[in-house]
Order: sequence, then structure tokens, then C-alpha cells
Amino acid sequence: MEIKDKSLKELETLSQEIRDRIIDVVSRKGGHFSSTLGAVELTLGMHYVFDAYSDPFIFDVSHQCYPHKLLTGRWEEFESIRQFGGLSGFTKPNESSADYFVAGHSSTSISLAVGAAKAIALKKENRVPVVMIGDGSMTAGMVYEALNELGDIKLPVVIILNDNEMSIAKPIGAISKYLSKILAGKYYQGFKGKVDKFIKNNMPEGTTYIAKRMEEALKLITPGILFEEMGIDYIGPIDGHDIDEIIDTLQIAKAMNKPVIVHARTVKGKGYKIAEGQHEHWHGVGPFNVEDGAFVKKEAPKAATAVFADALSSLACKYDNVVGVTAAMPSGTGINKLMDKFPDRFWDVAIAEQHAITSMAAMAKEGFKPFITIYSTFLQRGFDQIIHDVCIMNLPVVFAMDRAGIVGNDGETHQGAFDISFLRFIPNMILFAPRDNKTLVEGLEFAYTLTSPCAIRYPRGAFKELEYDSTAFTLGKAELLKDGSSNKLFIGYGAGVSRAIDTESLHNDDIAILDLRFVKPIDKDTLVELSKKYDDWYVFSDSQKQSGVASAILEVLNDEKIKNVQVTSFEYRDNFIEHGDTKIIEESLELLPEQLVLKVK
Ligand SMILES: Cc1ncc(C[n+]2csc(CCOP(=O)(O)OP(=O)(O)O)c2C)c(N)n1
Ligand SMILES: CC(=O)[C@@H](O)[C@H](O)COP(=O)(O)O
Ligand SMILES: [Mg+2]
Repeated sequence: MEIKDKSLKELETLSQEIRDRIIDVVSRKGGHFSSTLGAVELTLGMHYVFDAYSDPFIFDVSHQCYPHKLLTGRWEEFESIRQFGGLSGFTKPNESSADYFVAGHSSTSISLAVGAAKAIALKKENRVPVVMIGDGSMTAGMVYEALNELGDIKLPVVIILNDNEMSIAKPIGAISKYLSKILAGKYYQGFKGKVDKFIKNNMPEGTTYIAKRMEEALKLITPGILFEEMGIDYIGPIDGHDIDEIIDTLQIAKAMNKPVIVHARTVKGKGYKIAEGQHEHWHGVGPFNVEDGAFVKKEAPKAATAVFADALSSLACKYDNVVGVTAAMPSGTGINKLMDKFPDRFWDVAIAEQHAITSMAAMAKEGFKPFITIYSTFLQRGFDQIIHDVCIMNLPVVFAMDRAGIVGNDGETHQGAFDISFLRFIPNMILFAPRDNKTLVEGLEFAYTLTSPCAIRYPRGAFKELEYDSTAFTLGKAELLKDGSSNKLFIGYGAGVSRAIDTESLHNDDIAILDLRFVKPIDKDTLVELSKKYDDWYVFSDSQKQSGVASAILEVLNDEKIKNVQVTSFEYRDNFIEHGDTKIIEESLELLPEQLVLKVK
């Protein structure tokens, strides 16, 4: 039966079935959990009032899209969510025509809706873009760039603001406070009841006229004055778990034929009691026991994130001028501990990567030593700020890039593949990488001493502990870990060093291993020296091949007119990398040591 033909009772039953399915599958497979549970009724409302195969359904970040997937023919396949070869955890048009866009990074939804609305108007079609965006995602600047235009051009777009008063962590900033203040007021429910009665008793059926009246009436009480002043109509707050109210409101919003924000209050984790409310650790989860909410514990070595956080904490204790920032990822980057310990020196600035970078540039100019702790993938947001505000000024900002390399189940939107490629060509930027926990700690101490911007990368999860001792970091100096008796040289960068070591251990030749340490400035002298002894080089790095580590080495060989060396890159090829367990992804890319050793042979 079509959703549109279902009674309220049937819709409520369906919402329970959706929740049961999400809880069952995510408790076994892991995935984004509390956001998606909180969006069940709103998603049902979208599907009841709009048509996912015609109206662009645009989910911001799209980590809350599981109910949408279940409603659009992916009930059985849902079992494979975020697994290699299975469904993506985000919307993906090549998975279903009901998925309008790929998303994974936040706050793109309203811009997409504006573009879609313009296209629809030009094509003279009768479709309406519908956005679902969370309160956390409303903190990013791009949202206001889009609203700025939307309020001016006034094309029909319905924006459902799914407000659970949570980002991943507690939401930050004045906009969040403003939204919370609205939510603290009364539901629009009581008022709406009166308007409904008025419409039923006085008006003929016919949405445009009704909507006009409704809209006028709403204007008298709207708490969403910020949006109203920008030219976007505001309805709310409504109860985001009351299907009846959601459907009524969305029907009105649709009929208004202009930009409208429907502000819905929801509970993150709704329907799974243990996760309900403001619990950060239920945002994205691994497998857990449904009965008691206990996570399935896996013995895991200390994550690089934790090593980083401890080392930064020591630096902050030692040096008063150390400051730091995260763009809405306090626990993900480990900086939450520092925010607790040094609340006036470490900040969460909300989903505002660009602002994080530029504001820290000014702190660096004022004599502070900022550490921008950020996932490699989210640093992409701040590309111009890195060049324009940090590097041209040659300011000693440290970019601490977590989640470098394959991140696993989040997939193509989140892989930390590109940072070396897009940072390497920026003048003044220093790029180096630790190979293990010890060199991560040493690398941070070294970063503190630099007077230029630098970027240091480390992986999701743990470094492999290596048996090689390390020497102190010296700017632009590589470290030869072992000489070899064959003509081969393995060059590793960052976590690529352990891959090189593992591959060497599987080879029957005795192969020299170099930890490149710096991809910029690169150790020209050492490379020239090594070219005299070894002429078959292999480059191991968890990063894109184009403009990557092997490219940097080839530039040296070319500049130094060294012709005898053959370089093979074991970096990522020119594709976006899918989702799945990291090891399985690496296997699919033929990057496991046992695969690489065959290539070398
Ligand atoms: C540009 C960018 N920065 C950071 C993130 C990480 N991130 C994913 S979801 C999220 C919180 C979003 O909060 P909200 O929109 O309120 O959704 P909720 O999870 O509360 O439903 C963050 C910070 C991201 N996806 N994109
Ligand atoms: C959707 C999003 O961007 C985050 O929730 C991300 O999935 C977190 O990734 P980690 O699990 O690596 O912190
Ligand atoms: Mg939220």
C-alpha cells in the first residue's frame, strides 16, 4: 500500500516497524543511530506529502536517511548498510532514484534546494525541493549563503528543520541558542488547532486560499523572526514525532508555494530509550546489545586520536600560548578533553571549518600557537582559508589532520585521501607525518617549534607499533630505517611506513626502507644519495596518487636529472573510494602487504 493511502494508525505502525528495523540492523552492523531514529516521523511526513521520485528530497549530511532508505525499496538490502558492496550510510543517487544527491558533509542541503528550485522554475515543472536539515548543520555559514539568496528569489522550497538540540556533541553558538529559545516556547499546536477549526468551518477545500490565511495568521505569532526577516516563512515549533501534525504542517508549507521553514522539535534517539536525549555516544555506533545498550567491546590498541590528545594536553600544560579548535568534532578529534581542562584556550566553534581556520590565523598573528584539530576530509572545506589567511601570512598554525587515509564505513565523502594533494603545492606549508605513536608525540613537539604553517596527518584507529627507534624530527629530513642489499627501496610516508615494513617482511629480498617524514620540504639530498644505491623505488602512502607522495619524489628526480630510478606508487588511484571495513577496502584497492609484495616481485 502506498504511504499516501495509509491511515494515521497505519502510519504509526509503520513508524514503529521502521524503528525496529533500524535498531535491529544497526545494533548488529553499526552505523549512524540516534539521528536517524529521531527523524522517522518527519521522513514519513515528507513521503506522505511529497513524492521522493519527483520532488528533490535533500537530506543534509544524510546520516539521518535510514528511514528514507527503508521507505524507498531498500528494506531487505538495509541489512548491508555501510558494508562493502552494500548500501551506503548516506544518500546516493546510483543506489536509488529517490536519493537526490550524495551527501556526507554538512550544510549543503539548502544550496542544493536553491539550485533545484531554479532549475524547476526554468523547466516550468511542478516539483518542490524538500530539505531535512538538523540544528547542528544550521551552524555552518553555507546555510546562510543559501538562505540569503532564497529569501530574495523566493522560489518554493520546504525546509524541515529537525531540531533535537544536538549536533554530534552539544550544539554551539548564538544560532543554537536562538533555536533553543524558540523551542523553549510553546508548541504551535494549540494555536494550530484553532486555525484548523476555523478553516474547516469557514473555508471551502482549496489549498492556496487556506494557506494564505494560515500564513497571515501565523505571521502574528511566529517566533522565527530571524528567518521571516530574511524573507523565509517560518512555521513552528511543531512536534516532530506527531505524524498528524507533521503532515498537516507540510501540506500547508507545500501549498504556500514559497520558501518556508518548518521547525520541528525532535528527540535524538527517539524510540530507543537508552539513546534518547543528548547522548553524544549514540550518534554513530558500533554493534551493541539491544537489551541493555552495552557496546560489543573489542580489544583495541590506543587510537592515534587519543595519543594526539594526550600529547597536545602535555604541550598545553607546558606552553601557555598553545590554543586549539575543533569544528563540531570535539570527541572525534579528542580535543574534548582539552576543552574541559583549558576551557578558555580550546574551543568548539560548531560546524565552521572556514571560520575555525581564519580565526586561528589571527590568534597565530597575536603570538599564540593554534592547533586546528580536524578530520582530513573536513579540512577540504577550508581550502581558501588555508591559502589566503594562513599561508600567505606564513603563520605558524598547526593543522592536525585526523582520519587521514581510509576511514572505512563512511565511504567516499569521508575518506582522508586528498590532504597531501591539496596542501603540497601551497607555498610556506610544511607537510610531515608520524609513522607510529612515538613519532606522533615527537611530531607534535616539533610542530610547536615551527614558525610556518604545518600539517601533520594520522589515521582513524591505531598506528601499528613499530620496532624501529626514531631520531628527533629535523625540518625536511627523512629517516632511513634500514639499508638493503637489493636494488629496491621502499619509501613510506605516515602510516604508509608500516605498510612498507610489512611488505618488506614478506619479500625474500633484503630491501632498504626510508621513512620520508616530510613530503614538503622533501629531503632532496637523501633521495639523491639513495638513487646512487637503489634504482627500483616503491612509495607507500595512504593518500591520493595524483599530486601525492610519489609525485613529490618524481619532481625531485626530474629536477635533479636523475634518470636511473624507476618509481612505483602504492597510493590511491584516481577514483572515489567506497565504504566498507577498512581492511576490505584496502584489499579491494590491492594495498594489503600480501598483495603489494606480489607486485614488487
Ligand atoms: C562539514 C562537516 N563538518 C563536520 C561534519 C561531522 N558531522 C556529521 S553530523 C554532525 C552533526 C550534525 O548535527 P545535526 O545537523 O543537528 O544532526 P543530528 O545528528 O543532530 O540529527 C557533524 C558535526 C560533517 N558531516 N560535515
Ligand atoms: C556523519 C559524520 O560526518 C560523522 O558522524 C562521521 O561519521 C563520524 O566519523 P567517525 O566515526 O570517524 O568519528
Ligand atoms: Mg541536531
